[in-house]
Amino acid sequence: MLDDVSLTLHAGEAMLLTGPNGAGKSTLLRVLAGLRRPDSGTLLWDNTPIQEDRTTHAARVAYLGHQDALKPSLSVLENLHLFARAGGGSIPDALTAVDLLPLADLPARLLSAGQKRRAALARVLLAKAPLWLLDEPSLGLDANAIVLLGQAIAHHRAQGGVVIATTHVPLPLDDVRHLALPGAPPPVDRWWDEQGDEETRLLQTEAEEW
Ligand SMILES: Nc1ncnc2c1ncn2[C@@H]1O[C@H](COP(=O)(O)OP(=O)(O)OP(=O)(O)O)[C@@H](O)[C@H]1O
Repeated sequence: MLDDVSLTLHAGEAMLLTGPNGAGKSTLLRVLAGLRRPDSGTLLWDNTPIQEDRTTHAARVAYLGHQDALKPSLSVLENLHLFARAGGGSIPDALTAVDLLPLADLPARLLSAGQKRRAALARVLLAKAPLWLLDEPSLGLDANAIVLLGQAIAHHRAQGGVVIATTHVPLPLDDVRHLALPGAPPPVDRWWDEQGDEETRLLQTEAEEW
């Protein structure tokens, strides 16, 4: 299902994974996150296989899956507290970055789909992890939130962070590399240049077994 994939990214770089449904984008992302063991091949971080220290790798990754994985009975704020890490970012800053601060005290079950996605992105931001692995991060986001997403990614990259994201739609990213998995259409062109470029960020982690 997913063979002969090879990629290298350096600090500050971003890559979009494109391809048709079932091409293996999410699978690749989960392998990169250390959530799934590859059948063959090696994933290196600074020339060291991640399998040698999966705990360390987990700490350097902020993974956004398809599921927003919020606890429905907890408020947005409480959900973020659950994911706060030592050395992580500020919760108010993360919520502000996705324009969710006014809803901080609302139970997550009452959020709209796009608001849930924003909350999940706030968790990504909060992690302050160098490697962001984002599976269709724009899913459910409105135009303003997609601009915020682009700003967050740009800010992260400016600080030396790396971003790998799957997508079926154009994302507002400058100087981004593309990896089209087999059967994929050509990479989409950027169409977002004229949008604003205020500052922001994002992030989340999803705990799973190999
Ligand atoms: N645990 C598994 N066992 C067997 N097949 C699997 C497993 N997980 C995923 N697959 C299959 O692997 C293929 C790739 O799935 P994946 O979710 O990575 O695709 P994708 O490119 O992200 O698709 P989409 O664009 O729909 O999100 C699919 O055909 C899927 O059914």
